Amino acid sequence: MARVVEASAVARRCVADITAERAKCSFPQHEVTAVLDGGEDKTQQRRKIEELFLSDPEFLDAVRPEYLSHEDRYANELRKACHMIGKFNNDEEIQQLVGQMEGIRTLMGSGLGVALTKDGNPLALHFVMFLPAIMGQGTVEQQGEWMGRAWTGEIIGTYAQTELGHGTFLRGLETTATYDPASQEFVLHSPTITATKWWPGGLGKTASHAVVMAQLYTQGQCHGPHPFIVQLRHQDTHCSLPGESHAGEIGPRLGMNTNDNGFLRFTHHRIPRTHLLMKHSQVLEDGTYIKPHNNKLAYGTMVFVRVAICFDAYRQLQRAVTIATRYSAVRRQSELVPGQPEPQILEYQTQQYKLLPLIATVFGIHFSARSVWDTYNEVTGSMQEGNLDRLPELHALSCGLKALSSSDAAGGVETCRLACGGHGYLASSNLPRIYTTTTAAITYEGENTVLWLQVARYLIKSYREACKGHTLRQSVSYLTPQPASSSASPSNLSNHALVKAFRRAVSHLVAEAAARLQKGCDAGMIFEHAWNSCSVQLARCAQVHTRYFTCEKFLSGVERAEVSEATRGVLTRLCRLYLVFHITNNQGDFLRSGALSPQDMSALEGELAALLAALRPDAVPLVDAFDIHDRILDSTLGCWDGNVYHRMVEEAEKSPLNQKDVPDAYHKYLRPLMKANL
Ligand SMILES: CCCCCCCC/C=C\CCCCCCCCCCCCCC(=O)SCCNC(=O)CCNC(=O)[C@H](O)C(C)(C)COP(=O)(O)OP(=O)(O)OC[C@H]1O[C@@H](n2cnc3c(N)ncnc32)[C@H](O)[C@@H]1OP(=O)(O)O
Ligand SMILES: Cc1cc2nc3c(=O)[nH]c(=O)nc-3n(C[C@H](O)[C@H](O)[C@H](O)COP(=O)(O)OP(=O)(O)OC[C@H]3O[C@@H](n4cnc5c(N)ncnc54)[C@H](O)[C@@H]3O)c2cc1C
Repeated sequence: MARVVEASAVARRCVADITAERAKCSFPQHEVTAVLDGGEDKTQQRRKIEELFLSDPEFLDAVRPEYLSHEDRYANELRKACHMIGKFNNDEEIQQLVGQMEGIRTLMGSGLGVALTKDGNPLALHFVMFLPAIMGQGTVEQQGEWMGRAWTGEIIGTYAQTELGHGTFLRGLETTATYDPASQEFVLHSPTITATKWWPGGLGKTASHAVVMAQLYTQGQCHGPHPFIVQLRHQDTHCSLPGESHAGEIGPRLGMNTNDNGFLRFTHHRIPRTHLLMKHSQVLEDGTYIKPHNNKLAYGTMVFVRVAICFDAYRQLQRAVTIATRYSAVRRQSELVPGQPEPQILEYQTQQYKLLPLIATVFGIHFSARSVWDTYNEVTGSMQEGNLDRLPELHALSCGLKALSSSDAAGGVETCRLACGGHGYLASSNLPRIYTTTTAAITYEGENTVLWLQVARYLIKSYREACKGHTLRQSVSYLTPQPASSSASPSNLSNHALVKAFRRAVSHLVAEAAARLQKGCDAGMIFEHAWNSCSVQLARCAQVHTRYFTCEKFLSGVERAEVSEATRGVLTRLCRLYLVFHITNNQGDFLRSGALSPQDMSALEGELAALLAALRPDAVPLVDAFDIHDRILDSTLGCWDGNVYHRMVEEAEKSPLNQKDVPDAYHKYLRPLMKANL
């Protein structure tokens, strides 16, 4: 009895701590929620959808996925993913709320979708890549043939590009698709073991079809990687098609273990000519090849997914920082002043330094991902009318923001885990799963270093254009030839001045890299070797340029937001923290270019401390404004009510090992050892 009283006293204290945090809120939270959702009506709509799904008992898990076998985990997540589609297809209210076609994809990729299927959704690739590939790469007739069946789930697809031997280097793919005019078929073949497709999500056991990227051969000539629709499994039995193609699952991964990532080999597998997705390039019946306007159009699906990944990174970081911030308000540890009660760990400045910049990062990714999404729609819209001028800019923007948001989010989630001390290492905190999911995005859809170098390529090209006096595209228009170094101008440290300092720092970095590159070439190196010899510096240029982009979008997003002065106040403080945090962390870039002086840096470091203190009271209210349902957080440490310790103990009691006092393994293994010498 005494223990129960003591336990509920602890619960009361935790609840009181978090309640007191909420009383400190300096802004109307619903306004911040609406900014993030895109309007108050969208907030209401999202909440309604969440209610409709979360109240459905089919989405409950009988036990934590960690306790299930590999096969049972897959089956459980597949069950929920299929139920999600079934519910969408059969419920008009949900369809109206989510929005017909785009809806199910957005639903699958939303915080809700990600939370319902916990460790990877076996149908994710179907919605995120297979359908967009048909839409973006197929002719109207091809869309007519496959889209309807794919939307309803009659066929399930994946995107099979990466091979055992090549992921990054697309031109190095080995799978061949050779046109046979006699039968009007393509023959797909994996000539070596390294040509085996390896990694595609859902390919293991779920997908009946795939968009396969293969080297197109016709009339004896290779035309590079092209997308083909390939049926992998029998429509009725779901068995692999005998002999010609062989698919399977690649085994356990660091995370996302219910995505059934798979392998696939072809042995002279025949498909009709019309299964080449022919929107951009065609093969006629006689084998004549019609070239696309731009041979990178075949890579279009990846551009879309890179933008989508930014939104996923934003959501994963939101979840992690909500968990860590709420926990930091409830957790008390050590003594700030000897003899005084243990403070909430959120009182420690170092803890604030871990968490508050991450809360700001959520907004930074949000505003910049929205901007890139708008650019994506504008550019793809004008591409429909044959204008491909802005494709390189879109490619650079999407590569840069995918790399920045995935690395910020993965690093941020790990910081949140560390911020929760030992308890952050528990599966029940949900931080390990959020981490393994988020860190995967650094690798997939273009490994980040490789993407940074794509951005650098665009920056150097643009810089060279600027040196010739040409006008540049908007996102790089600030790149101008720089004086070697000049002293900083008298300090104006307003937000706009800091964004301008970023521009100057990047211009300087790019100018230096371009000069070093040129020096290598002048010394007789071929361009590619000179490039490789500067590539650490080039990747750095890309990172700082993309950071500048997020700073600029964050600031303009806050200035444009239709909110009260109180909300603008807190958002402006967050934006300021984001700017000051990244500048003080990368002082060399600003000092070297003369964009800021050492005195400016001291002033900004002082301001950083003041910003942490000013934002500290709003920490819990800000993460509350992310408005993430407890079921979506799925964390013993991050629940709304702050009742952390009870939940942890309750979860531990559920461990299968705790269902018997003495486990069978004791009798089998431990007892013989312990009694061996008796
Ligand atoms: C308001 C809010 C609404 C938001 C709604 C959003 C929708 C959200 C919906 C759902 C959200 C769900 C989110 C869930 C996400 C997570 C789910 C899990 C998904 C997991 C998916 C993983 C899938 C994969 O990994 S698929 C495989 C991906 N593979 C790669 O990315 C390979 C990387 N390699 C490459 O891209 C290329 O090889 C390269 C770029 C490295 C080089 O290519 P190359 O060698 O062929 O190039 P070249 O050297 O010949 O030429 C370079 C030249 O080409 C230009 N280029 C290259 N690529 C492109 C391109 N894509 N587009 C345009 N131009 C391109 C390049 O710039 C060079 O140009 P130059 O002019 O400089 O020569
Ligand atoms: C969870 C997950 C899901 C995936 N899902 C899919 C899917 O659905 N469909 C699909 O087709 N693929 C998928 N992939 C594969 C993924 O797209 C590739 O792994 C990714 O593109 C990286 O390619 P790689 O594995 O060949 O790495 P590598 O290119 O071998 O990279 C290894 C190292 O070499 C470096 N490197 C390589 N090339 C260069 C270069 N040019 N310059 C400088 N450094 C370089 C990289 O930076 C990296 O450090 C998935 C991967 C993962 C992890």
